[in-house]
Amino acid sequence: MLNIQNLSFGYTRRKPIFENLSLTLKQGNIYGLLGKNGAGKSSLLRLIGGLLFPTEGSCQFNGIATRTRSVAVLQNIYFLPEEFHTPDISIAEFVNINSPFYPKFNHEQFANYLKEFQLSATDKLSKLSYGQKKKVLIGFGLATNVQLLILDEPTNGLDIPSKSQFRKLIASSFTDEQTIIISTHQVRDLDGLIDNIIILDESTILLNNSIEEIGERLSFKLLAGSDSHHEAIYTEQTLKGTMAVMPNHTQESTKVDLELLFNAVIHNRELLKEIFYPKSFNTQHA
Ligand SMILES: Nc1ncnc2c1ncn2[C@@H]1O[C@H](COP(=O)(O)OP(=O)(O)OP(=O)(O)O)[C@@H](O)[C@H]1O
Repeated sequence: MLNIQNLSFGYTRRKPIFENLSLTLKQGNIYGLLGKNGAGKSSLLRLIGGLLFPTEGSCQFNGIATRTRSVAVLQNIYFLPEEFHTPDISIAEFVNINSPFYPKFNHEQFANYLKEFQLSATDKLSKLSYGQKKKVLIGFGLATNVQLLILDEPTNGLDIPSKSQFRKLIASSFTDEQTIIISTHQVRDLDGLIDNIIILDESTILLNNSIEEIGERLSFKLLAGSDSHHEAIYTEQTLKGTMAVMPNHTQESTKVDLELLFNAVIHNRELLKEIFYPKSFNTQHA
């Protein structure tokens, strides 16, 4: 559904952020986009949403370049930016003005989200807290029923109960016709929600794999005193002991720890590439 091919982009000519980046997002998946500060996550999401234009290459949604900002594209994409401005109007007025742009907008669904978030349609947006405004925009986004939801740091600013509410709402409203891409630093907020991980570092996609594939190739465990560390791709000392990411030679099933995975990929790029993309590694290094 979304196809990025050989995309290059930079805010200035002298400092490119992406060069020749390629990425495909498939329908029916929820992607978690991870990367360090300044890695380019928000820029990539803005390119996907047609808010920034590639200097080279293309970003196509259902075969149409998002930079064209055509109706067919815009009515099927909802973008929640990390920073946003809300006008000085009520939630009901906001919905009346913006919902006509989305043909599949469901008013009843939105009313249920408001109830869930304990907000009222008569509330003025300007009088809400940052977290409450964000809840309105998340609820609005889900009620649009668009094919592609782009959420930039959606749980940032939400309190603890709202983070689990967020996961619950996404899980219950998500359909197989949709794709969601969520960028975050709060990986624990996405636990159990995302089914694919994209790791972006130094303008490159280091990993784009399903949680299932990651679990098949890597195991995540607390090492016992007698366990050898020599095979570990990455280790981290915790209060419980040494947590390790190891190659999964024995097809054992362990829970993918997103924070450990991220650190392992960043610290051991070449080895991870060899584990996940052995063919391209061998060709590149032949
Ligand atoms: N409007 C802009 N003009 C010029 N440079 C920018 C602009 N926005 C971002 N950048 C630069 O582009 C790079 C990528 O920024 P971006 O915001 O996409 O990263 P990010 O991964 O979302 O970071 P964070 O996790 O801190 O939000 C950074 O080096 C940043 O300084």
